[in-house]
Amino acid sequence: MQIPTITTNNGLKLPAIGFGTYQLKGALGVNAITSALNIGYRLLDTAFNYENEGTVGTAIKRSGIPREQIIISSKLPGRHHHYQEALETIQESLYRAGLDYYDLYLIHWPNPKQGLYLEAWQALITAQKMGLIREIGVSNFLPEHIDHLIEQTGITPAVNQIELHPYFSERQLRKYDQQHHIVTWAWSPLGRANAVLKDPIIAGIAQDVNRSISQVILRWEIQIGVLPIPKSAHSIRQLENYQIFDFELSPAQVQTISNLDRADGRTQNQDPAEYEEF
Ligand SMILES: NC(=O)C1=CN([C@@H]2O[C@H](COP(=O)(O)OP(=O)(O)OC[C@H]3O[C@@H](n4cnc5c(N)ncnc54)[C@H](OP(=O)(O)O)[C@@H]3O)[C@@H](O)[C@H]2O)C=CC1
Ligand SMILES: O=C(O)C(=O)[C@@H](O)[C@H](O)C(=O)CO
Repeated sequence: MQIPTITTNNGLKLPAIGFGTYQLKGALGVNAITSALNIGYRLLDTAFNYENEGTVGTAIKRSGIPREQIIISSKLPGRHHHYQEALETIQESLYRAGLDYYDLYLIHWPNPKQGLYLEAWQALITAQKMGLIREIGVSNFLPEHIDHLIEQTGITPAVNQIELHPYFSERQLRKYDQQHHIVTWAWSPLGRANAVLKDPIIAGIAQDVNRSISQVILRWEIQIGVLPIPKSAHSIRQLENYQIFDFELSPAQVQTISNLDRADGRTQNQDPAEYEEF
């Protein structure tokens, strides 16, 4: 199946859907990620804090797919935002995965109270110049955080990976990202399998288009212009989540799902203005 691509502000082509790897570790994790690659996923999302960069690197090697055909993204944890520590952490991330470079490296959380994300960004800029990472981005950043990075360095993140699903659709932040040519990625795009997977309104649409609820949710994300990175340990669900490019939702169906947005819709109450992760 031909998957559409999205091009970043620096010219990197990303497949329109990626594969999340949080909690996929060890031999079972290698099998799950290899399965996703065999199905066709060519964008893998990991993080230093997931403690599975080695699992990701092993799955890539086992798959036999040429490295340059896969986009691999990892993330810098909050406890290593200091410049020198950040550079060492990126190198450690590469050693763990057995890779020479990451296609993307993101600051995982801004941690505004800690107040070191600009220093972390300067380290990412250096790592990019060193050829350790092709593009640099952020995760869980609010407009004020991104404005600060741009004002201080003149460099705009390629992507902003944020929580996004029908109960939390982040209209304002998406608009900001779009205005700044930043690609929005949706984390927990299936709400981490919470009540959204049983939502009666989405179930009705799924019945109308003869697809599963998960497929309708992921398709809605594609149509509102974001790049979802669903995780599944199971091949059958990986395939289901990937098969969303041969049908379309009507504008009215898209709007109906967008209307499910709620103020308390976050999966885990992690507001980046307050929440800090190390
Ligand atoms: N930047 C950040 O701060 C964050 C980034 N992430 C990234 O986003 C990725 C995806 O988010 P995640 O939190 O994992 O949650 P998802 O929204 O991707 O949901 C994953 C859950 O949904 C289940 N599932 C997957 N597909 C289906 C399906 N078709 N039908 C029914 N159930 C299904 C999975 O179960 P099973 O595995 O058993 O199939 C799992 O329990 C992460 O893996 C990680 O890479 C996530 C959180 C925060
Ligand atoms: O998974 C991630 O990328 C995170 O940042 C975590 O906060 C994750 O959302 C989590 O559930 C930690 O308990």
